[in-house]
Amino acid sequence: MIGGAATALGVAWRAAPALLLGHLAAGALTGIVPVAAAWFTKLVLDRLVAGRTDDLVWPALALAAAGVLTIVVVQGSQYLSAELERRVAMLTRDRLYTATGRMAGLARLEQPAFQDRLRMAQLHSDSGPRLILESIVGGVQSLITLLGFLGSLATLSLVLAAAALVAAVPALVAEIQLSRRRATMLTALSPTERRQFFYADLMTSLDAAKEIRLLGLSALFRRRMLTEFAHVNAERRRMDRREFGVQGLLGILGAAVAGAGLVWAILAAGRGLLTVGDVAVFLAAMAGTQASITAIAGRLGTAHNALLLFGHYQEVTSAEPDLPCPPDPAPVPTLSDGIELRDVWFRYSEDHPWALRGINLTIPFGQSLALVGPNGAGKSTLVKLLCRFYDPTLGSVLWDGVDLRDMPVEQLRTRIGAVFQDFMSYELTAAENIGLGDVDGADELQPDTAMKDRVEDAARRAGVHDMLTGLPRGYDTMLSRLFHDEDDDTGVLLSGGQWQRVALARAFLRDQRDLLILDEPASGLDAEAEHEIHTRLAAHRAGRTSVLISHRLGSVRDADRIAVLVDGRVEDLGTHRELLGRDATYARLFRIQANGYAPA
Ligand SMILES: Nc1ncnc2c1ncn2[C@@H]1O[C@H](COP(=O)(O)OP(=O)(O)OP(=O)(O)O)[C@@H](O)[C@H]1O
Repeated sequence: MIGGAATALGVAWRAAPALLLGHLAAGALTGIVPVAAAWFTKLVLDRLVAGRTDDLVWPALALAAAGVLTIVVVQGSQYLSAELERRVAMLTRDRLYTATGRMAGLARLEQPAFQDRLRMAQLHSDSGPRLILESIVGGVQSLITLLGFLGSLATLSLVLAAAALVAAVPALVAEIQLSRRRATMLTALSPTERRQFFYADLMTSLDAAKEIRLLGLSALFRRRMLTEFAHVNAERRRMDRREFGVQGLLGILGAAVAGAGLVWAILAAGRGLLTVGDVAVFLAAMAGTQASITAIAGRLGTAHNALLLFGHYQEVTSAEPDLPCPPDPAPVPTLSDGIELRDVWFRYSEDHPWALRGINLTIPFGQSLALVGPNGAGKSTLVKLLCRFYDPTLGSVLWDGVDLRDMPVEQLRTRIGAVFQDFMSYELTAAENIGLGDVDGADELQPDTAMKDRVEDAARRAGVHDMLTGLPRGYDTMLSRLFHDEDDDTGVLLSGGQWQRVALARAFLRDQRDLLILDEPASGLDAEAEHEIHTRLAAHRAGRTSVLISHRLGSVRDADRIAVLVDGRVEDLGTHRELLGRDATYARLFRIQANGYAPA
């Protein structure tokens, strides 16, 4: 808890130290002014009643100045708070997304519990520090007011000052309990809220629009979303009712103490024990004490709740790397021997079945390996291990004899070019969609001529250059209709096959890499285009180390070696000719496909 508050203060200090100090000072000043105003009011009233009209000027002026000061400080404080919030949000977001960028593997991102934590971290990365800071500043302010008014009350009646203080204890305890329950509730509701957002997104998603309309799924998903929403609402309602009951009771207790004090003060003034000014101070002090105590309890509750939720952000940003790396990793050597999978076993988690079962396979330098086999055989899993998106559960993947686990993963990835089965279509321009294939670290895409030439060359090789130059703005056309520019041009949508060529061009941009991975690179292309692309790819792969996955066996026949994966094992390995001669899975699949093209 204290660590969380220290982190939030630390972030604010890093983001804007002067603003933080200014904000704290403004809070303290705002806390003093009401107490000072009450005492100036007492002076004015007592002197008026005593007929000391000559001594009225400076207390009256001080009273007026206190009013002006309050306005100035409150306004200034609001500005400081807003600016501080903006700067803190910039820093916390930067840290959060730097931390997610550090997660080099995929396993953690696939864990539902981590997704929930990430969602909470995203939701509360801005609001967490803001609420904690507001609570600290507001708490300091209320505490100063409280101490001032308690001191004032004590000068008039020690018993009442003590009663006001004791009446505050249940409020403080209750607020902390309530905030703990609220934070626990929000965390428990996170999976439900995630499902609710999932259904809501689905109903407005462009990708899902066709199926949802054709299959008439809108009503079903709306109902499911509302069911989740109703569950969230019911939990929140239960919490609100509990808060309403507890806070109502505590309010009544506070009002009873204040009422008793009021009766005492009026009776005491009637007996001449208090002056009119004393009564004014007493009334202000009683109201101020109550208000400050309520404010402190509320702030404590808010801070406690915000700290619990901010804990998710802290956990995400301070998480250990998901792929361990030795302290002094060996640099990734330029591939010269090849890559070897040595008795690799892999499952996605302990609850999942084995996806790879004892794979022994080498990809010699400069050779092409094709992976074929039925759906779910483990082909994509194998290439994900080559990119070190996961570490093998048992066994190892060796790059020129060095275990991938002993190398800096970012360096390894710069040596690999890939087109994945589920490649990305970025809502960016055509040039950017291809240029992303070779971005140097955190640099912006280079808009220079050399890069432009490379992008066009890659597009030419992927057979998409003519199509892209024919777009309304050529390579600068947005490949999206979700964003529009100043001229209200909404961009264009490409077909599936055209997107696949753009993805290929993106991979070609980094074709000087040591290893080229092509996972179903032409599955969305028409027959002619597929043939053309595979011919280009075959030429491109010649003499390079590459791994190609394809269900079209005609396109892998040129590979130096073909591995047939079945149920996570290498069932067979050889050239096209060798495998055909063995009359096993490969030959059977090849015949089925060939028969499909044979004249009737
Ligand atoms: N991220 C994941 N989490 C859990 N299981 C997974 C994940 N990805 C794949 N699997 C499982 O691992 C097994 C192998 O899947 P993989 O995608 O490697 O098969 P594949 O041979 O590439 O199949 P396809 O030809 O259909 O692309 C399958 O049983 C699949 O359900």
